[in-house]
Amino acid sequence: MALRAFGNKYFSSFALRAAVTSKVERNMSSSILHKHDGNLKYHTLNITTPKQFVYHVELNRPKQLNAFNKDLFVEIKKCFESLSTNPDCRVVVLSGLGKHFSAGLDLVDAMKLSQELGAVDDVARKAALLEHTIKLYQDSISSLEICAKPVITAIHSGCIGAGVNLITAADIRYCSEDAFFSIKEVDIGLAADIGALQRLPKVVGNESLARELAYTGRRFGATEAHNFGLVSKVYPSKEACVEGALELAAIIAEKSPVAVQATKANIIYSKPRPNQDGLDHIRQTNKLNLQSEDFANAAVAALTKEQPTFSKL
Ligand SMILES: CC/C=C\C=C\CC(=O)SCCNC(=O)CCNC(=O)[C@H](O)C(C)(C)COP(=O)(O)OP(=O)(O)OC[C@H]1O[C@@H](n2cnc3c(N)ncnc32)[C@H](O)[C@@H]1OP(=O)(O)O
Repeated sequence: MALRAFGNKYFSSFALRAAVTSKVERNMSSSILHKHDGNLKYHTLNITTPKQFVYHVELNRPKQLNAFNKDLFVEIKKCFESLSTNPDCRVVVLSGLGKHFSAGLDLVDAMKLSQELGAVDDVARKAALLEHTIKLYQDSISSLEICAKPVITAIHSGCIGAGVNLITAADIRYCSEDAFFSIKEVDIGLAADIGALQRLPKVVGNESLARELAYTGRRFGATEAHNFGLVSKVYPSKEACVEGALELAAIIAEKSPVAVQATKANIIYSKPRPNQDGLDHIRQTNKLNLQSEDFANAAVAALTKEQPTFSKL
């Protein structure tokens, strides 16, 4: 009781009221700032907003089994860079339209690249073209990790090659019972080069298994993926999986965006570093964020058992 009275008194200070009053104005200006997002057009992605602050991005090349051509790589990067700063987006769900989540690299498109290379005589210029292309594809996959908002993937049926690279850059992975996975690069004479070799061992915490899967391209199913921690939940169908992902997204979207984004940034920063570096990083972040209206709003809501609401970020 005493704590609650203290909380109410402390957090209903002038500073808090001023912060909350200015909330409406900031919401207006941030949506004006991001009007340009509506102008972005995608043809390899389908983007909807099924719940407040939740964006649903679907790989949209169903006839090509959502295979990754250059356009898909380019649009994924553009989309996640845009969502990262879009204040109407707090969480992203990523799934695939059609029969499979993704068949990996579009082998027809890859042939076109081979033809382009064939037209260049000089080895240094061929290398420059490949350097540019691989970097673009790497940056596309990394855009999920760099995105300030959590990304939840809902995977069904085939998730092959580039598809595995993509999902390991996401925050959370759910799949349906029919899902199957393969780090297939070795079967097309390639070392995986867009993130799976870097991220998969860390995601699953099992170097031996990650190496086995990367050296063999062995196909594995939903149960095995769940058992070794690649996915955290398995659903009976694709529909249930996407719905589960959207429900989770809605729960996260109700939280303080300041808190959620700082959490993602700190988890990513801390992963390759000693604990003390991660603690130093979050201390720098929270010495700002503890002064945010979100902390005050959430603390008052916790004390009064009300549902807090937060302004856009
Ligand atoms: C710089 C490099 C950057 C990234 C590199 C990434 C590397 C990779 O992604 S490696 C993996 C490449 N992908 C594959 O090897 C997938 C091969 N395909 C399959 O294993 C299967 O097709 C399947 C995805 C499991 C789907 O099986 P199913 O449902 O039985 O369909 P299919 O009859 O096999 O295929 C239907 C149709 O689609 C064509 N197709 C399949 N995969 C691809 C692909 N990756 N690219 C282009 N086209 C693909 C397949 O040939 C069939 O075509 P038809 O004309 O209907 O015969």
